[in-house]
Amino acid sequence: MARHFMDEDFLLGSETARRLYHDYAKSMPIIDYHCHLSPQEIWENRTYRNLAEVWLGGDHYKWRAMRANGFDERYVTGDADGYEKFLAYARTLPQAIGNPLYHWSHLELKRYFGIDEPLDERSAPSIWERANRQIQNGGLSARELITKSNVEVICTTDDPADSLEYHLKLKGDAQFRTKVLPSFRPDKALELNRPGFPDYVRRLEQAAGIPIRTYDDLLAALKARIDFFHEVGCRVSDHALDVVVCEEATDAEAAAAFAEALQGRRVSEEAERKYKTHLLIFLGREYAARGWAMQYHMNAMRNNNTRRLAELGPDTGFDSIGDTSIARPLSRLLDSLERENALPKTILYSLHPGHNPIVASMIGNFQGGGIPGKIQFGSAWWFNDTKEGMIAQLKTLADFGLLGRFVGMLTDSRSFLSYTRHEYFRRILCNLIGEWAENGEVPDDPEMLGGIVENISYRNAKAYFDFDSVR
Ligand SMILES: O=C(O)[C@@H](O)[C@H](O)[C@H](O)C(=O)CO
Repeated sequence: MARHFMDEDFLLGSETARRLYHDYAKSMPIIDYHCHLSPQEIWENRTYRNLAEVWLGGDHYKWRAMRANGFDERYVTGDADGYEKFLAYARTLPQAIGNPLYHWSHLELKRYFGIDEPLDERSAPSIWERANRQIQNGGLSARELITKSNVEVICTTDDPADSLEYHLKLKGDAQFRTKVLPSFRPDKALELNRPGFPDYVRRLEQAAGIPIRTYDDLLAALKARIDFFHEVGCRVSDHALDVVVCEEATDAEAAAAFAEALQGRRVSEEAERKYKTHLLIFLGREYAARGWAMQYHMNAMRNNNTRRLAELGPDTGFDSIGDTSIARPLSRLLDSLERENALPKTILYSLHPGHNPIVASMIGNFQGGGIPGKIQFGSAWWFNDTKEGMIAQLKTLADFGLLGRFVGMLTDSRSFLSYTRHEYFRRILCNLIGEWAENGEVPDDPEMLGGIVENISYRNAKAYFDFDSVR
């Protein structure tokens, strides 16, 4: 007989799995060490007029699905009203069975609105009315959603030139117990051939209060911003290495490339590789010196639809998986820092699922420093953040390394409702380990297995990122 749709034992196929989830994983707080939430919206405690605003306002995963279902852009990011957009999504969701959106969306309706029935065109009017009544009655502001989700730490994604104004305001707000910390994401300082690079340098110069005329000035400005971010509570950096490069460079070669780019001139591909390598090594050293973790997000192929990029800008659902090779340049890049004993704690993600064995085997080359799980194979990212993608990442990590030392899940989201992704991950994790126990592949030892589940859900991240050192 079919199970009830997404009941309390959803995804938990054995008694061991159910015990591991309900008795160990479920109650663990959330440490969301990579996301794209707005610190301003958290500070201002944003409220919403309706379900469309909180659900469809910035979620390019849902936008892609609606486009694939044939809806015109006005119903996605355009000027259709909230209900029209919600109805478009309600008509799309049934077509998305098997896609994580189907489970995420229904988990969000369950956990935040107490709505259990499947969303489709038939149930849309009633769900719209019930959810909005709750939104209007209060209790679902940005901070209330975070608190309701038992989130202990949020790491937003921030540019070195950002003022961190709202992180500073939140730092002083003793009423709000969740730590909202910046992450240092210097992509714009690395992408010297991107349009607008000289203007960006001017922005960075203003933020750092250091005139930037030379490459050395740039390094001084970035160092000053790293110090500032650290004071505000930053303990993790993040890089989008859409193409991983490593080409040894002298100081003079990096400086020459920077000088050219500062004048608005494109530099050669070789000069770009050298500049990026030199700067990434500088940054890695600075992160290591401060005990930060460093994240490399590799192989995204962004902004494929240039017409839509011109209309809507980046991060609007027109990215996909890249297939550039990473093994050799990544090995050389990490080794460049390791040679100086300056490799920081590092989390590696590749968007290409075929790279799972490469990443999971790579991390074993650079472990050490007395830090358990110093180098991590990051949680299944973006297009891999699916049930099968998460299982593949967990299994490959277990095949090649220490699953028990994994720092676990992150939302990587722009929506305050996305904390149910941690529940989704924890259910999948408990089901996998439960399956191993049921098959006799691991001892049916609730204390041991439960401890591993709690560690992956929370305790490993708490120890790894050391956010407790932030006051
Ligand atoms: O950090 C990234 O580069 C990606 O996570 C990117 O922001 C993407 O839009 C995303 O949010 C995937 O979940």
